[in-house]
Amino acid sequence: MADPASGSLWPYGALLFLDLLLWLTLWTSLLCSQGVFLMNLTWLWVFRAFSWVLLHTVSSATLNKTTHNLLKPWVALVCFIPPVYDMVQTLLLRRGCGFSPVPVPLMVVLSAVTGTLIHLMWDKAFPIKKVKKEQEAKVLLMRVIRYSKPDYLHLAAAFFFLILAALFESSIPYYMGKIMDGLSGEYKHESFLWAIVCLSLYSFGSSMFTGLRGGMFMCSLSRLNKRIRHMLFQNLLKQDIIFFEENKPGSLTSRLVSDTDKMGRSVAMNVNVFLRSLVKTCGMLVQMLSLSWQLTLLTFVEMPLLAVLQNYYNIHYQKTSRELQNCMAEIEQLASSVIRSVKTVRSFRAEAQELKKYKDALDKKRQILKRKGIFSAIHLLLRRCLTLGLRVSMLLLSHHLISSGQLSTGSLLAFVLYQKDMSLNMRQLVHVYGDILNTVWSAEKVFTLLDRKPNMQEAGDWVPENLEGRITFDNITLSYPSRPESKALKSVSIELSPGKMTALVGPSGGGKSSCVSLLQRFYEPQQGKVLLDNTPLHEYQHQYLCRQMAAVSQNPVLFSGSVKYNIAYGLRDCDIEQVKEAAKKANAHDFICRLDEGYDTDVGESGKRLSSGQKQCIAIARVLIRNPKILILDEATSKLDINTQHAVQEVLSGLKGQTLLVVAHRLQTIERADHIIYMEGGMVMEQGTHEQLMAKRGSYFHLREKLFTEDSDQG
Ligand SMILES: Nc1ncnc2c1ncn2[C@@H]1O[C@H](COP(=O)(O)OP(=O)(O)OP(=O)(O)O)[C@@H](O)[C@H]1O
Repeated sequence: MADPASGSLWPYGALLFLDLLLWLTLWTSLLCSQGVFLMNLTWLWVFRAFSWVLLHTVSSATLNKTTHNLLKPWVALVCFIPPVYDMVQTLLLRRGCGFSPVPVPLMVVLSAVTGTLIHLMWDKAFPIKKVKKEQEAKVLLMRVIRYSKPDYLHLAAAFFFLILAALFESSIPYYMGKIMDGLSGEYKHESFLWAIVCLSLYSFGSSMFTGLRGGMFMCSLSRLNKRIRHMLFQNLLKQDIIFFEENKPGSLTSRLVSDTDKMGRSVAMNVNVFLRSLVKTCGMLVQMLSLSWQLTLLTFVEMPLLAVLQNYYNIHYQKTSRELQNCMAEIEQLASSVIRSVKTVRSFRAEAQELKKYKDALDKKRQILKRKGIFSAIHLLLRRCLTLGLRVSMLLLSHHLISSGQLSTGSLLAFVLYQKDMSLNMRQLVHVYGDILNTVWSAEKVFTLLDRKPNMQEAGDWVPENLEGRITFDNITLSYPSRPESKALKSVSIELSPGKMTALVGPSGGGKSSCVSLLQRFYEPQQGKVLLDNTPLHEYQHQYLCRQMAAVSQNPVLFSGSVKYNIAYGLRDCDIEQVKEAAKKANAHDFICRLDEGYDTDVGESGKRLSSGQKQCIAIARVLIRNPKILILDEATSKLDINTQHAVQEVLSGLKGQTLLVVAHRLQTIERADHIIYMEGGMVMEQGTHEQLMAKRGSYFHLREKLFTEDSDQG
């Protein structure tokens, strides 16, 4: 079967023909039963549901998947307009008509025409090209809706109020028409009063339900936002360090704040407006049809024509806007580059040349603006002419209907009010549908982040009772993901003995910090293993490892809060005495006492109110209070004066049973280390005690000599 997307309409025709056969069968059986069997609303629903299943099955069996998907909403429209129409008529006007007890042929044709027109208009507003993108957006939207599952009660209440509000609202013009009739025709006090009472009640009900609907939607929106942000932040915290290196903090926080917000809005706000407009449109359509089907048909001729016109205009508008943006960027860039390099321009006497370039760019912009203006004027003119033409036809038709007694003046007023609202609603429907699909793309960004699994091997659950603290780097090779071609560590094999102080030294870029990063499991080596007491690091439970191993870096991060809070960071039961003891060991107690509020002094954001050395002391106290089995100091005392460094080193080297790894540039601070490893170019060049390495007169000796000469020169 041909594809409507390619312009052929015959799948529509074939399915309509099949539907007509179904109606004919119904008419025949009603005729044959001679009034014994008559339809009511329930039977009409059953009949149309059966028709829908049949048409749907035939469509899916005979048409290709794209065409079938394209026709699905149309089939549903054609099948369900009749029972919906009759149901709303019964609810609003307390009388069923059109399709039951005996379906009127004209109504059947009209429902098929209306369904097809709505579908075609929809198709025009959202061309086939977008279908694939739309499908993906719909999948995303469904996922957002699934995340709203815990708010189903709130949402159900919101939808209930929404339907009530929309139905009440769509009844208001009807009663305004009734009031008008009461005023213009023969005055009937009772019916006039009744119309006023109904109008007031419907207005009051509509305002009340609108408020309730809005409140419920806002409530479910804030609950969804909270849930998504919590899940997202939880997953963010699980990610590996490479992820944070690849993604800028700004883009991650924007995901967390604005994208989650937009995503929530796509459901709560837009779906709210979309459904409200949809329900109102259906309600008003029924009212309009009951007032005058002829005028309704004329109204619906206008809409697809306007949609086609708008579509052409939008395509051109977007193209011109893009051109204009590029041109403006060019003008801006031209001016700023000349202003920035005005000395060069002047020295080459190029002012006239630059002025001409600027003038040409301005001319180009003027041309684009002129084109845009003309196009917009033509569009406006055509739109106005079209609307005017149809308005005139409508007035002529109204005159005919009123003079032939088929329509009252009040009904005409009600119809005009409906019509005005209807076009606004239709525009809103199209706009909001587009907006839902646009905002739902922010959900894609959020979901990508939510679904991301860290690239690191998952931590195991090994929690040994006793930990000796022996660390072995077994033939480690490491390349950073951002620079896979260069090796930061090349077949490194070293051992850190428990209860001993090991120092890593060597020139910049030698690979010292890379060893520390591997110990902290920030990265995974491509080759080899890091073992703790002969068990690979990743087999240990994450929390256990964090308790047993602590590190202080060159630029430690402090959090906004008191000194005490920062030292006891992450510990639950920790009293001030323990905090003070750790601060004393880290040589921080004296300066903390000199602060305005002592241990309660706020260190400011990222510890900005403290000097770099003070921050290092607090960071050292923060790890000492934990009494970890393995302590890593990566240039952790580099910002301290030499006396403080020695004092801290004294304390650290006195720690019993602790594996201590020190990374240092200043070789004086590590002379007392039990074992010194000299690294260069990602390889271990030498290792031994200070005396052994000095006696060897190799790289360590030369580096020490060099640094010593530099220090004396500076002195
Ligand atoms: N995050 C990273 N991404 C890519 N390459 C990195 C990264 N960190 C370090 N490197 C590279 O790995 C090599 C070893 O760096 P590392 O920081 O381990 O050296 P280092 O001996 O600690 O140097 P320094 O004494 O200057 O701190 C260097 O060539 C460096 O450029």
